[in-house]
Amino acid sequence: MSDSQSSATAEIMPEDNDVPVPGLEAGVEEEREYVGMLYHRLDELRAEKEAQLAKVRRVGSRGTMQNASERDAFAAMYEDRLAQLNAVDDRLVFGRLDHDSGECRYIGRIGLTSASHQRLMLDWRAPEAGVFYQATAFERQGVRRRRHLLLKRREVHGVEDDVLDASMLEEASHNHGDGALLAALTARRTGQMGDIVATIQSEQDRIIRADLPGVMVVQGGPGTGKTAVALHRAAYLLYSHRDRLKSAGVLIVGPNTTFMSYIDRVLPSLGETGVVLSSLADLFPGVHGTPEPDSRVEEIKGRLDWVGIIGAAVTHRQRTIPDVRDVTVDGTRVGVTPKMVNRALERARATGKPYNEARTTFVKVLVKEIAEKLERIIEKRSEGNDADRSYLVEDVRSARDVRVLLNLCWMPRSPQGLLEDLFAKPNYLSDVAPELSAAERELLKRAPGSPFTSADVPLLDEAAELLGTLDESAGREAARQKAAAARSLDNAQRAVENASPQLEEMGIEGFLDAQAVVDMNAESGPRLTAAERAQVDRSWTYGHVVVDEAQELSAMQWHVLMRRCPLKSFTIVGDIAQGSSPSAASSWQQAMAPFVGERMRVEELTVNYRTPGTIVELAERVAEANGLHTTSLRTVRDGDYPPVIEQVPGDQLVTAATAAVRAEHDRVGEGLVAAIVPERLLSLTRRSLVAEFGARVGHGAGSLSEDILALSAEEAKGLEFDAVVLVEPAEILEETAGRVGSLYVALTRPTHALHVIAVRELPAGF
Ligand SMILES: Nc1ncnc2c1ncn2[C@@H]1O[C@H](COP(=O)(O)OP(=O)(O)OP(=O)(O)O)[C@@H](O)[C@H]1O
Repeated sequence: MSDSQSSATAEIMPEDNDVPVPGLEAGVEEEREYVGMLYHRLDELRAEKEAQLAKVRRVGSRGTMQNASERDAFAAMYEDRLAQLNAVDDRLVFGRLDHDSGECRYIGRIGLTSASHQRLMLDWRAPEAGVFYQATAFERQGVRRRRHLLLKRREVHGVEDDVLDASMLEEASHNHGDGALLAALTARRTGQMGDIVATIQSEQDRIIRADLPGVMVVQGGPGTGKTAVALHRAAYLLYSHRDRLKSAGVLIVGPNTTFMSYIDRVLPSLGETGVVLSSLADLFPGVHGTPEPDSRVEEIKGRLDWVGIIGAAVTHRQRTIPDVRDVTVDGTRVGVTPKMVNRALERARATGKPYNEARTTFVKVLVKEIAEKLERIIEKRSEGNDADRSYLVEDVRSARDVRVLLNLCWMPRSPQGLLEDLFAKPNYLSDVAPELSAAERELLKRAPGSPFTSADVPLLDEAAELLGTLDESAGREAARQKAAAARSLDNAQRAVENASPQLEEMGIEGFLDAQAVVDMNAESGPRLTAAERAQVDRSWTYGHVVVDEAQELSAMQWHVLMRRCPLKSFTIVGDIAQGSSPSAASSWQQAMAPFVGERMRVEELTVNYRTPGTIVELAERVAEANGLHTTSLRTVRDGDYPPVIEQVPGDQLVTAATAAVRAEHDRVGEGLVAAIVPERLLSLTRRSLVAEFGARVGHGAGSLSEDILALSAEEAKGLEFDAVVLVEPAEILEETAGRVGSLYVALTRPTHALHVIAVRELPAGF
C-alpha cells in the first residue's frame, strides 16, 4: 500500500454507499474538464494521423524508388502511431501530481502535448513521472499531493488523494485508505490480465525502472505482481531504450500458451505492440512441443549434459572409410582412399562452420580430388589426347556412387531427423550418451514419428545450432541476403537522416529507424516488424529477454535462452517455492550460476496483492507442514469469505465439487470460478460442470473467456480466479510426488474465495 499520511476518496459510483464529500465532488468535476480536454487532444491527433496516412496512401508508389520507400516508411510510421493512440483510449490518464512549486502534472499511458507544444500529460515511463509511484509522506520528493483519477473508459468516476504535505492535511476531509488500489484488487476477473499502471507500488516501481544491462532476478511469493512487474518493465525498457530495443526487440517467455494468452493484452494497453511473446514449447519455429508425459523423461531432457550429447550425435554421422572404395563415374572406376576422405574431413572441420554448412566444403574437396584422380586415369587411357575435362567435376558430383559415398561419410541432417533417430535407435543413443544409464536410455526410447514435446524444444534448438542450414544453396542465399541487407541499411540511414527534420516537427522523432526503412524496401512479402521477423527466426538475438515462472526452467532451457540474448540482459521473475517441474530450481544461485556466475542481482517482492489474508495463511501453513519453506507474505486485505473446507463421502466427490462451483459462483457474483482438480478427475469434472452450467464452461485452460473452468494445478500456474474450488488436495500432492509446489500454487489462485472438497484425509496443515 502506498505510504501516505492521509488518503481521501470520492467515488461517484452507483454502488458507493458513502455520502459524497462536497469538496471532493468538486475535484471530480474539475478533473472531468481536464480529462475531457485530454481526450479531445487524443481525438485530434488521431484524426491528424488518419489524414496523413490517407494522403500518403493516395500518392501510392509513384516517383523514384527513394521517394516510394520514404513514403512507405511514413505510412508504416503513421499506422504504428495510430495503433498506439487507439490502444491507450481506455483510461488514458490516471494520475496527477501537485508539486511544492505549484506546478501540476498529469500522468497517463502516453505523453501528450498541445498543438502549441505545451505539455498536457506525461508518459508514466518518463523520468519525471517516477515520483508518482515513489513519493511518500517521509520522502515527498517535492510532491504535495498525489491524486489518482478513477476512470471508467473515458469518464472520470472518482478521485483519490494521497496528501503528502502535512500542512495540507486539514484540507483533506475524508480518509478512505488506498481506494484506487483496493478497487483494482477486488474488481471481478475477466480471464485476461489487466495492466496496473495506475497503481504500481513503490517496491514494484523500483524494479520496473531498474537499468537495462545485466541479469535481474525478481523473487516473489504468489500474487506479489511478478508477472505484472515483468510486463511493465518490458514496456518501460522499450520506452527508455527505444533506440537499442526497437530493432533487436524484446522476448517474453512464459510457461504455456494459456498463460501467454492470459497476459497478451497488457503490453498493447500500455501502448507497446512490438514484443515477441512465446511459451517455452514454441521457442523452436515450426514446432509446437506437446507436454512431456513422463516427468522422469522431462528431468533427463532438462540436463545440461545434452550439450555434449547433441554435439556427439552431430559428429557421429561424420566418418571415414576403412579401405579403398571404388566409385564409378561415367563407366570409369575410381578408387577413393581413406586418406582422400580424411583430408576432406579435416579441411571441412577446419572451417569451424556448423555441420551442414561445413559439409559443403567436405563435398567440394572430396569431389575435386576424385575428379583429379579420374582425370589422371582418363589421361593415361587417352595417351596425352587433351580433350575438354571441365565437365569432370560435375560428372563426379552427380555420379550415384559418389553421392552414396558422400552421404555415408557426411550425412546432411535436420534437427528433427537427428532427434527422432536418437530416440528411435538405441545404438545411436548409447554411442553418443555414455553419461546416461541404460535405464535412462530405455525411458527415452520412442517410436519414429512421435510428436516433439516441450522438453525436446531445447534439444532441437541445440541441434539446429550445431547443424546449421540444411540446404546448401540456402546457406549461400543467406550470405547474399546478409550482404545486400548491410548495403541497404547504409542507404536507409541516409534516407532517415533526410526525413528526420520532418519527423521532429511532428514531435515523433525516434519512431522511425533505418532498419524499418530497409524492411519497407524489401522486394518481396509483406512488411514485417522486428517482432514478426524475430518470431520466425530461431537465430534472432534480442535486446532483452523477460522470463516468467522462471523457477521451472531446466538447465537446457536456460542454455538456449542465453543464446537468444548474448548481451545477457534479462529480467527473470519467479518463485522458488512454487516450483513443480522435475527440473525446478532450489535456489536462483543454483539455477543461474552455470550461465552467469555471480553476475546477477536478486530483488524481492513481499506483498501479495491477489489473495486475501485468510487464504494466504492457510496456503503458507500447508506449504510449511509439507516441508516447503515460504517467506511469509504481507497481504493487502483479509477478504470477505473465510476458506470453506468440506469432507464428503467417497462417491460424491465430483457432485460435491459441482455444487461447490455453483455455491461459489452465487457467492462472488460476476466473475471467474475455477475447479482445480487432480488430472485423473479432469474430464469427469468437466462433464459434470457442462451438465450443470452448459456452454458457460470453458474447455480447458485455453478458454479463460468462459466464467467456469476445470483445470489441473499445473494449468492454473500464473492464472487467477475470483473463486477456486480445490478438489482432493491429497491427490494433487501425490501427482507431483509429494512436492507441495503445485498445491501451493492452487491454493493461492483465488482473489476472493476458496472452497476445498475432499474425500480423503486432508494433507497436513489444512
Ligand atoms: N500495484 C498493483 N496494483 C493493482 N493490482 C496489482 C498490483 N500488483 C499486482 N496486482 C495484481 O495482483 C495480481 C497478481 O499479480 P501477478 O499475477 O503479477 O502476480 P505474480 O507474482 O506473478 O503471481 P503468481 O506467482 O502467483 O502467479 C494481479 O491481478 C495483478 O494485476
